[in-house]
Amino acid sequence: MIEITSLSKRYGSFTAVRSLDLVVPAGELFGFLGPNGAGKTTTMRMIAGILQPTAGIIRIAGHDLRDAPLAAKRALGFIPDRPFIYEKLTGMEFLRFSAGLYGQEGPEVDRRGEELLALFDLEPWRDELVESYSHGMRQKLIIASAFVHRPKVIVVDEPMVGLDPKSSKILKDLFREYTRRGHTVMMSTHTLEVAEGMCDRIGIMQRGELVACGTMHDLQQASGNDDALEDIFLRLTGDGAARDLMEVLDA
Ligand SMILES: Nc1ncnc2c1ncn2[C@@H]1O[C@H](COP(=O)(O)OP(=O)(O)OP(=O)(O)O)[C@@H](O)[C@H]1O
Repeated sequence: MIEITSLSKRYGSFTAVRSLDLVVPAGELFGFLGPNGAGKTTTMRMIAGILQPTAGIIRIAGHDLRDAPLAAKRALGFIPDRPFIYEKLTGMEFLRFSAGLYGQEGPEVDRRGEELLALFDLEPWRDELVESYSHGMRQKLIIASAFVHRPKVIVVDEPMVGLDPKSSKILKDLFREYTRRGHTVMMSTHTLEVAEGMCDRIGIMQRGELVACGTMHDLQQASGNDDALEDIFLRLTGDGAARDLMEVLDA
């Protein structure tokens, strides 16, 4: 479970996230949407504990990130949009390293590492240096590394980018199975079909605020008709771009 209360982030005089309240319960796959610059990554980096909030409270699996940062971070797997990865480790070494950051090591970690590498078809590459991996293979290794310490909560920024269709299907199934077991996934995406097809609830950020939040059915009811998510999203976040473009072209 993720509990966010009155969370704000200012960069100088600019407010990137404004007094955000949000609860993502155990067992839920939550889709976090919003146009470029809406504040999604800023929010997720604060949840992951790598960016200090200006104000507000974040609890992960019941642990307050400020008062009990180690317990909160231990409960969390974070998959950033631009991950750092050690080039000079092999795939398996990177997974062992990631588990080690959470104080885990030994045969159990190796067994889970092997399972995760197999799941993403990386087994033949387990002993190859990461520097020889393709973009998609790195992405898959990063995803595997977020699961290796068995977190209760996964926060993932744009997970599908760069994955081939088979790998994105595996990832979708993994998230579904993971939430079915009572864990929590918060996932940002620009792919509205992914959000509509996969997520239990969807939140839409706009200029640092949550302008809509609920099931697809809730969002449709709030919008007053059976619109697709794309129509709801564009209405909430401003759909004047095409009109503006026509004006530019006419000019
Ligand atoms: N370090 C920083 N210093 C100043 N402003 C920042 C910083 N990081 C982000 N911002 C600003 O905060 C706002 C929110 O950015 P953020 O990266 O959270 O958006 P996002 O919703 O993840 O966007 P995208 O979909 O493009 O990834 C943007 O206006 C961005 O320019």
